[in-house]
Amino acid sequence: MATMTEERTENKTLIRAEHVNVFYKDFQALYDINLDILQNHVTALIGPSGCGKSTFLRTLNRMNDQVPGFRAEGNIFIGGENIYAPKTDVVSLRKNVGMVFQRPNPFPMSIYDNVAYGPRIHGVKKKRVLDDIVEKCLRQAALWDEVKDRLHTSAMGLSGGQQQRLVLARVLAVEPGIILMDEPASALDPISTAKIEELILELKNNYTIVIVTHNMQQAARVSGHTAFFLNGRVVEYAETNTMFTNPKSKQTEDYISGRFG
Ligand SMILES: Nc1ncnc2c1ncn2[C@@H]1O[C@H](COP(=O)(O)OP(=O)(O)OP(=O)(O)O)[C@@H](O)[C@H]1O
Repeated sequence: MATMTEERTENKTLIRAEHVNVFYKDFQALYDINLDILQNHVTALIGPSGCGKSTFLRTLNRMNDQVPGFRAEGNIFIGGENIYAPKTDVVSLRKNVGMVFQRPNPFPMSIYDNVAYGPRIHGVKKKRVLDDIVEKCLRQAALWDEVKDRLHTSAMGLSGGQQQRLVLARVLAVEPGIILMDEPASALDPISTAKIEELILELKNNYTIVIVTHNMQQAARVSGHTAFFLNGRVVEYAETNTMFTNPKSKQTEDYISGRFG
């Protein structure tokens, strides 16, 4: 499983989806998805509502396992390990593959405790060590200066944009190699959105990021590669610049130029 300590290698595949089909009971949500996602890279998933972007994202840390009727076929390899193999430890998978959702979901506890939550679960007890983790992660999430004087107040008192950065700090605190983001800025104002985008660009030096977005400009600003999903299939997967300037498929062109979706 990939960790932050692995050497950075340009254009190395970290996540490989092979012939992935996903079903919710009788409904097939994904058809034969084959994607290689690069390490230390931002990959955007775009496409109209209901085309399967979130479903695919959630297969990458098995978030859909608990959904009644969910079934996945095919293989997803992360760092060479098949995450759907019976021996996979789902808890350690989710530690390595963190997730940020559309709506900020801080826990109803202090700012400090939100960030310390994961490390505590994984056995870190010493206050000094926790203090260091909390500061480091809040700094990485560009939130430290705004909250350093009120670490022990409720996270629920933060603005939406601050809450989303806190959630990111909470994810970073367990040292994932991969961060999945499902429309992380769509509930935020433009300034908070810009902060999240800046963070994504900084974080890609040390993390592999997969982001679902409805915002074409956002995909263009933050991602190196983009996959265009339509009706449960990947229609096109290419370098973002290439896809946005010279899409191969007419369907991609229609979508990115706003003709549908
Ligand atoms: N828990 C579920 N049970 C049954 N069907 C589901 C479930 N989750 C998603 N689906 C269906 O799977 C298809 C893909 O949904 P998904 O949420 O992955 O699409 P999406 O591209 O992320 O959409 P959006 O952009 O609106 O979030 C849709 O038809 C949706 O109705």
